[in-house]
Amino acid sequence: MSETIHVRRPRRPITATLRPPGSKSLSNRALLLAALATGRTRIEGCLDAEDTQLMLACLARLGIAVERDGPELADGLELDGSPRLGSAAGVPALDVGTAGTVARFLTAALAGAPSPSWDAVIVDGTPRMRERPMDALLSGLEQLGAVFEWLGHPGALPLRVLGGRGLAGGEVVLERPASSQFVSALLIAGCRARGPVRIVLREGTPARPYVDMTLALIETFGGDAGWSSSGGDALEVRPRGLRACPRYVVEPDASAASYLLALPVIWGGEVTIPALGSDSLQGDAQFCRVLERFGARVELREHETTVRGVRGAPPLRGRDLDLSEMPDMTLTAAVVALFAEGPTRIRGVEVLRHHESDRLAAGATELRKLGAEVTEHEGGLDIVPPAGGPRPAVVIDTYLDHRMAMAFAMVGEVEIADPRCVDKTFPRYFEVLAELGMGPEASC
Ligand SMILES: O=C(O)C1=C[C@@H](OP(=O)(O)O)[C@@H](O)[C@H](O)C1
Ligand SMILES: C=C(OP(=O)(O)O)C(=O)O
Repeated sequence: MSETIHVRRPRRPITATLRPPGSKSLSNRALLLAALATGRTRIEGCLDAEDTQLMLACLARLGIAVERDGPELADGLELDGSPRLGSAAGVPALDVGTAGTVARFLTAALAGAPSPSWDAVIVDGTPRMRERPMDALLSGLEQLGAVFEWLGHPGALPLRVLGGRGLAGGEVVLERPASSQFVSALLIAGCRARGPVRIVLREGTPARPYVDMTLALIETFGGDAGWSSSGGDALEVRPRGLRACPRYVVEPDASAASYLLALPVIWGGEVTIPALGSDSLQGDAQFCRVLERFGARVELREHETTVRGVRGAPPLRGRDLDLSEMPDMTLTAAVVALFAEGPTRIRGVEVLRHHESDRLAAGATELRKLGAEVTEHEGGLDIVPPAGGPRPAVVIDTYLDHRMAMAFAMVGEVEIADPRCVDKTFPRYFEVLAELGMGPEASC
C-alpha cells in the first residue's frame, strides 16, 4: 500500500496571492531551443520539477552544461547552445521519464541535429512513456530524413536515433495526431532542416494553443515558422540558424494555477495569481473563463488573474464544456463539477487517454468513489454531482498522475495516495494547500 496524505476542508475562505512554479511547457521549450541556438541564453523562473530536471539531465548527457545562479533553478540559469546539440561522443543513453515534452521534443531535435558528435543516442522512458504514442511523430521524422532503430516495438520507445546529416526537409501529412506535442516536435526539429518543412494537419490538432506557444518560442529564439498563409490547416518552417535569447523569463504555470484558482470557487474566497494574465502564451490561462461559466467572478487582466467565489451563494451551475483547447484542465473542471448544481459534460479531450494515466478512465473511477454518477465517453465525461456533496474520507488513487493528485485534493476531507506524484510539475503543491488551511495540521 503506498503512502497517502490527508487533505482537509478549509475552515475559512481561501484568500491569498499565490505564485505557482514556472510553466513546464515554456521551461522545456526554452531549455531545448536554447540548447539548439548559437550563443548563451539566460532563463529565469524555470520550473524546478521532475519534467525539467529530466530535460536538463538529458542535455547534460549530450554535453550541454548549465550554470545555475543558485540551488533553485527558478533563480536563473545560463546555457551555451550548439546547433549540433551537444558535444558527447559515442552512444549516450537518455532517460525521458514520463515527460511527454522531453520524449517528443528532444527525440525530434536529436533526429534533426546536423552532423552531431555522437554516433547515435538511445532514448527510453518509464513503462508508461513506452506506451504513450510516438508513432506518427517518428514516421513523420523518417519522411523528413531521420533514421531510427527500434529497441522495443516499432514506432515507440525505447529507440536509437542515428546521427547523420539531420533532416532534409519536405512535407509531412498528419491525420489527427494523438498529441499536439507531435506538431510542436516537428516544428522544433524543422528549424534545423536543410530545406523548408511543411506540416499538413488533415484533421486539425488537439490542444492548438500549445502549437501556437511553440511558434512563439521559435520566434523568440530567432527561428521562422508559422501557420501557412495558403489556407488549410498547415504549418511551414523556413529553417535558419536559431539565436540565443539573452534573457528569457518563464511565466508561472497556468495548469498548476488552475487548482489554486478553483479553490475559492469551491470553498469561497479570492485568489490572485500575479504574472499570469490575458497576455499569457499558455492556453490554460483561459481556464478562469471556465470557472466563470460555473459561476465564479473573474478578472483576467494583463499580467494578473483574480478569481472570487462565495461558497454556496449563488450556487455553482453544471455546464457543457468543450475543453479541446485545454485538455489538462479536464480534471480540475471535473472536480469543480462535483460541487455544482446539475450535470456537467466535458467534451473534446480524447488526448487524455494517452496522458500520464488514462485520465478519463481514472477520473471516472475516482469521481464515482466520491458519489458522482459518471458516464465515460471516448473523448469526455458526463458528471452528475452527488446530492449533498462529495462523500468524505475517500482514498483517491492517483495512477502515477500528478493531475489526478492535484485535482482530487481540492475536494478536501480526502486521502490522496502516492502524493509525491506531484513532483512531476508542482513539488510544493501539498505545502501550498497546508498554508491555505487544507493540511493535516489545520485540525484543531
Ligand atoms: O506541448 C506541451 O507543452 C503540452 C501539450 C499537451 O499535450 P497533448 O497535446 O498530448 O495533450 C499538454 O497536455 C501537455 O501537458 C503539455
Ligand atoms: C499531459 C501532461 O504532461 P506531458 O508533458 O508528459 O504530456 C500533463 O502535464 O498534464
